[in-house]
Amino acid sequence: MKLKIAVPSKGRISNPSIDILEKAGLGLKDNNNRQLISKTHNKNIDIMFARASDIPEFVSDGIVDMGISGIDLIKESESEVVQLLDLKFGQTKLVLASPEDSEINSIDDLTSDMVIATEFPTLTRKYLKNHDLNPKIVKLSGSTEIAPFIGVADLITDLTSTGTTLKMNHLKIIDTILESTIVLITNEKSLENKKTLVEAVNRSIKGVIDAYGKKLIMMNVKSKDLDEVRKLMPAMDGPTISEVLSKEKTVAIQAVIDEDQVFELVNDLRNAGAKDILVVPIERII
Ligand SMILES: Nc1ncnc2c1ncn2[C@@H]1O[C@H](COP(=O)(O)OP(=O)(O)OP(=O)(O)O)[C@@H](O)[C@H]1O
Ligand SMILES: O=P(O)(O)OC[C@H]1O[C@H](OP(=O)(O)OP(=O)(O)O)[C@H](O)[C@@H]1O
Ligand SMILES: [Mg+2]
Repeated sequence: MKLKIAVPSKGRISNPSIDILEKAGLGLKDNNNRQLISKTHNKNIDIMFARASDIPEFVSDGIVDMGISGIDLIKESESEVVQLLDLKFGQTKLVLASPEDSEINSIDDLTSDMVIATEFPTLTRKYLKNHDLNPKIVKLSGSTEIAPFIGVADLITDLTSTGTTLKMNHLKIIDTILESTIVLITNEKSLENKKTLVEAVNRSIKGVIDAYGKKLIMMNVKSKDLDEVRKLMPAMDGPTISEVLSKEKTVAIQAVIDEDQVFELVNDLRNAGAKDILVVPIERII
């Protein structure tokens, strides 16, 4: 039985999604121009390209078994999906914002005769309903930030990550409605009927995420310097120590370390007598 994974065809999350799949051993095969359906390096797994906003529904309807999309798009479409894994990119939040010079500074300043522009009408309506508000909502499909200045709306809800777009458009954040990130999803049926494959994909992709920010460090150390070198090694995994066939008693050490420790550690290790130090990227940790 084949497994289909839906992957965003364009937009900001398309390339990072394909990149993760490649690192997980599920790179595209025989597909240079991104046909709608592509084979992968595993003969039982195909990729289907679709818009990020359509993927939650494709997964919940069982058109595909798994997919990559944002929590914002899943919640907005009210799709019934099973979230497997946070893919640790596309971090953003959906916020309520008003013009910098307006007197609307908190949710308490909102009234039901105000107009709100958004790409996320469902999430926005739900949020407002929780605050006993029922303003008019205008659905836009992009560039929402301009709405207050062209007279389309009093306020907006939109995604923000760096805050640059809000600032450029002289808008201030009033409240956060939702925090979002990109996730790997599946549906109950595929989880049941294609359990082994779904779990294998999940595990492989988790391995890629777990390897983020990690490096493999390898070095040779004369036995006389071993104690000194060992003291410097972080306590996390290992280190693995094996014997090197050489005239003077020498061992090879390898360990997984955090990327931000590399610079300092390499210098300290050299001073402690380590030689032939290699720092190697890690694709997956399973
Ligand atoms: N500024 C942002 N920073 C981080 N993630 C974002 C940002 N804007 C949107 N996202 C996330 O990216 C996903 C949207 O994917 P989409 O395919 O719509 O990308 P896009 O680049 O916005 O494309 P489009 O040009 O169609 O708007 C959503 O899940 C959303 O949460
Ligand atoms: O806080 P920032 O880092 O400035 O990012 C926020 C912007 O990013 C998204 O827009 P996108 O680039 O997807 O364009 P769109 O509005 O046309 O979807 C979002 O809709 C904001 O406009
Ligand atoms: Mg967008």
